[in-house]
Amino acid sequence: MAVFTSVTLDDLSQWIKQFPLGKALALKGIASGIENSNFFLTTERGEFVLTIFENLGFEQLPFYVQLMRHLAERDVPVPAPVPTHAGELVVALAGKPAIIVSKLDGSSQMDPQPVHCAEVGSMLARMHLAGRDFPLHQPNLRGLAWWVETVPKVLPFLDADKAALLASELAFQRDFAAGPVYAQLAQGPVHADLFRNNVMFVGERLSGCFDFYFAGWDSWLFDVAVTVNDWCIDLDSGRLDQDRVLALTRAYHAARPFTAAEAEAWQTMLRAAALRFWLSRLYDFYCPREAEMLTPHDPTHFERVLRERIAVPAPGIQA
Ligand SMILES: Nc1ncnc2c1ncn2[C@@H]1O[C@H](COP(=O)(O)OP(=O)(O)OP(=O)(O)O)[C@@H](O)[C@H]1O
Ligand SMILES: N[C@@H](CCO)C(=O)O
Repeated sequence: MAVFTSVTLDDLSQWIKQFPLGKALALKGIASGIENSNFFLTTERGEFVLTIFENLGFEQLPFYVQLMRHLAERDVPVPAPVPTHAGELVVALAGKPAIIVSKLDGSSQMDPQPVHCAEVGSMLARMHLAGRDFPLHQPNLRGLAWWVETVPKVLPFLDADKAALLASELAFQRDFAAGPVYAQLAQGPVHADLFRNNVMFVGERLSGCFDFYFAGWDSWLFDVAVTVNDWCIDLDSGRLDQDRVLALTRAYHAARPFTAAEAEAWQTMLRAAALRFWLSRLYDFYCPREAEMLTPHDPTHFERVLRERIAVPAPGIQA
């Protein structure tokens, strides 16, 4: 359970007055997530989610929170941040930045079928298009620059075989990112963490997606690759399921057609997306933070995914 910062209903009684939400009636820590402290918050005005940010500073938050607001205003189903009476979206709680957002209906679909993948692909394309006029700019903080900085920190913990794979994949991705195909990829604000546990469904209808705290500017294709690497795989082997890949990428393409450069970069982007999460999981595993309770994600899962993407070409995407 990710509650790094303890907060009680009593602690909120004064604090909540700055929001137009009435009294806080109930507060319950949420038993998932590894980055932030999350709570379901019931007030006189309804159900909300309170997030206390453990690793992001006040200066970084406007990008995420304004992006959620921007997308919500354009009918992308994401949690809408609740402003205070003074119009602030981010305020201090227990000395850390905190935010209240609307609670989404539904629950995660942890056994997705092609129909769910199509919903995700379509929503992701609409999210990318809706982000085109978003005025704030922040790089993907878990992008290439972070990989370059972080790989040396985890290499000493790895056996020779894993270390060689990590180092060679980083070199491969650096080369690709410096080349002409990468330069042609469309960029914009991307979610960058659109896993099964960050999307809600009511039946087969996607009701919303959340957890924008890894969002940043990156290629749209990277976002598609991150999403496919979670939604369209067999979790035991890391292998792609062709029907789900096609459902997701065709639905995306129908809303925002892929370009020739994207079709060419596809296999490499799937590897980049696997590398990104193998590396962050290695980092969280070997360099953990203090927490009340913490369930680290398994790094070897994304090592398997990366080896699979290197060994077996994915179903292609067409421009
Ligand atoms: N707006 C929302 N509406 C409904 N439930 C939500 C909302 N935001 C978060 N949740 C619930 O809280 C849980 C944890 O949230 P979230 O995934 O954002 O946490 P995190 O610590 O940032 O996680 P992660 O490990 O994915 O980075 C989610 O799995 C979901 O059940
Ligand atoms: N989705 C990430 C966790 C951070 O949100 C992972 O599975 O490693």
